[in-house]
Amino acid sequence: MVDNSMSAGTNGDADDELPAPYGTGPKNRTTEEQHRSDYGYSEPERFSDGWRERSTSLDGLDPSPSLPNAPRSYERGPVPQQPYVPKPPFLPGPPPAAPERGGYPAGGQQYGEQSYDEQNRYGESYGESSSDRYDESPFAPRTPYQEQGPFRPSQQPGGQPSQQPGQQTPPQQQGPPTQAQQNPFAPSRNGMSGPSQAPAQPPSQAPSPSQGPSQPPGQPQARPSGPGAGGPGSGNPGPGNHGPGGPAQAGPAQAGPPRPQSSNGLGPHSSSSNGWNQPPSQGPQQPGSASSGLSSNGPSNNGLANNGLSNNGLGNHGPSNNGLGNHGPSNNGLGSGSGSSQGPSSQAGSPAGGPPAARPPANAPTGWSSPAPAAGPAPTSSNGYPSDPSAEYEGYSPANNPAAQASGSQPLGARRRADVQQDAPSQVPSEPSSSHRAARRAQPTASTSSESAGTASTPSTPSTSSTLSTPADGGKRPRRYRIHHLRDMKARGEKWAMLTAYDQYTAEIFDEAGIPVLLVGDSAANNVYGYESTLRVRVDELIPLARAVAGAVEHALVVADLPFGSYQASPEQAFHTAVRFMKEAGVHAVKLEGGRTVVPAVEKLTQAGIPVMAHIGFTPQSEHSIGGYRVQGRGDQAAGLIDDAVALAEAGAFSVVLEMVPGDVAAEITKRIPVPTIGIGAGRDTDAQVLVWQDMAGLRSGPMPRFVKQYADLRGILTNAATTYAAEVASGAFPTDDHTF
Ligand SMILES: Nc1nc(=O)c2c([nH]1)NC[C@@H]1CN(c3ccc(C(=O)N[C@@H](CCC(=O)O)C(=O)O)cc3)CN21
Ligand SMILES: CC(C)C(=O)C(=O)O
Ligand SMILES: [Mg+2]
Repeated sequence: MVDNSMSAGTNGDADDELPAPYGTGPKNRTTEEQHRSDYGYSEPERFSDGWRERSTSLDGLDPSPSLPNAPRSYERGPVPQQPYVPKPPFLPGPPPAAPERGGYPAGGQQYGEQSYDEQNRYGESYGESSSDRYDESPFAPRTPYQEQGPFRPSQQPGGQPSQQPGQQTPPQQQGPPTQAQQNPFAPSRNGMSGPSQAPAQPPSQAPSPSQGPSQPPGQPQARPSGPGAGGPGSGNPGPGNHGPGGPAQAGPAQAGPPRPQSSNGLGPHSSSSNGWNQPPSQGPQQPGSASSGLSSNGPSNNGLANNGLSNNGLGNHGPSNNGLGNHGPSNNGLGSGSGSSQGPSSQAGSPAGGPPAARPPANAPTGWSSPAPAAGPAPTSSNGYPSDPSAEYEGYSPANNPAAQASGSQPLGARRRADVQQDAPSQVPSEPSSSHRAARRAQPTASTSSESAGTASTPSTPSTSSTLSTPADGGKRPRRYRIHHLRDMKARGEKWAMLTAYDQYTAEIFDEAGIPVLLVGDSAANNVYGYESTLRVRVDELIPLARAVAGAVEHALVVADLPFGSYQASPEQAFHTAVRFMKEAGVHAVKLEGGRTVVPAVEKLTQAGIPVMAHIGFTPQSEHSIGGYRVQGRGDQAAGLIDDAVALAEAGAFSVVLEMVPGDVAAEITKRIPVPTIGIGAGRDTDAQVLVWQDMAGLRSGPMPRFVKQYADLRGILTNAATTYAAEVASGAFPTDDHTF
């Protein structure tokens, strides 16, 4: 009953919900008790024993990464370390409760800041610890060190610069006006993608079996890790892994080995992927290439017209990808190659594939380097929430805060729609699921891609997949995924996939593809802003992204990561930050890292009606205290990790992310807690899987963590598109009369 989260017990079908009300209200949100009962740890006994025999008792150190010295056993007791004093629900923190008033402004402090002292301010002082270990920072700017973090840009040639963070959206140019008619971007395009079908395949399949194997030797093979990673990974195992993976990867996935549930796509997970990029360099070579066809191209290929869209990449990519030329379906990425393709693709990894030339190396993918600090420093306060406690922890806040503005005025979603409408030609054909959305998309996107594509006709990229493909959920998705749907899926043994999303279009695409949960991760730090570490991203930088994602989806449950320093100080600080994400961005839930130490915060949020996704195992925000990017929960740490998971579930977390946790430990946790476990490098037995989308789709270059599987080669596609476009402009092949008014 009450607990809306669990929503009325129904099964969640799409329509099981009531119209949504008027507002808000924490409608009887969950109460702790309920949670507990709901979660029904029916089998109490289970908890007792430790991981494989061991009992929960403490013996030693605390496995919890986030809690280095905490006592290892949870025993349901309050968490040590934080001075959290249980208080009546909804009351502000220990401190004087200020008037809550809707706004937090004044109250800023109220939320407990006080509680933290200066010392704590910056959250747990993870000490200096590793300061030095750069090597371990995957995102670090690639310096001379060879090592590249997994996420570092690879040096390889291939990498084109391609997208910088902001880029995605860029293209607006298209003449807005004109298009209208034909509406270039109109749905069709989307749909256009003729390739559609191909795409349809959700990732998983795509890869043809072959591939795996196929990978040519030289190829990058999966994970680059070895090498690159090295740096970071260093400690890690890195290397090893892949090996197999490489190959396996793709191919494998589908191929023969039935990985368990394909559904997640992950299935195969490990293996393969990784490596892809790495070798980008090779990319060029297109082994498999065939597919692509691109090659051909020269300018000619432009073919744009065709757009091929198709390509997703993987497989072909190389030139081919460009797709254009081929367009057709052929490539569709994955599929295309399907079989064969992959092989190539992988390598392809390298972007370019095709036109080598193009790829200038550069690449550093994204701005890894130092991103502008700025990134918009939105001043914290600005958000209108002056006193925002989180501000203190986040450091500066410069002045202007764009974000604030944005957020401020318009209601979520409103802005975008309005814009769209304006620009958007009325005619956008409707799409099945979201017409208005289609309209929106048509426009902008279109332009974007279209351009490259050249012809009006098809803009490839965009919608491709979406439209065509069958949603991962087979079309049965609920109108809106709620946390109870996730629990129901766990109960039914249905695995699901989560992806990160940081912008409108990807959010739309993933939503249409049937991804039930989208995470606006703090990984935006290295995947959007170009920081070398997730520690750098601020609340004011993440909120605008979260707003874009939340406003773009119709079905997905949108979760936002609470950035480092924005919740560790106290439950009140966590509450304040979470509320900002919900009010200013419209997300449906928040995620925070940590084990038992954050139990008080989880309880606080849950009691306030804010769904919380927990995250344990390797927690990037604790990178320095953990000592690098490494697997957590091995050996003696397993028991503590299990205790963390149990404690978090009991505190009300609606799901728990398990990052880089041994597969058997993740399987155990999955059995022990009633809420869904979402793995990333945690094996195939978790209830769900999550990947950073740029890793999954091959947008970024550089070594990848072992747990990544690449399902497309967007980097190669964009590289080819940009290269071809530039070549045509240079040669005069574009624009033609068709593009002239
Ligand atoms: N693009 C991207 N993908 C991610 O998965 C990701 C981000 N960014 N940013 C935030 C965190 C950081 N994550 C990371 C970063 C590096 C490794 C890594 O270096 N893994 C190595 C070593 C593993 C080990 O020590 O066993 C690997 O080979 O997997 C893993 C996860 C996961 N998250
Ligand atoms: C990797 C996922 C779980 C995450 O936390 C992020 O993307 O920030
Ligand atoms: Mg994160």
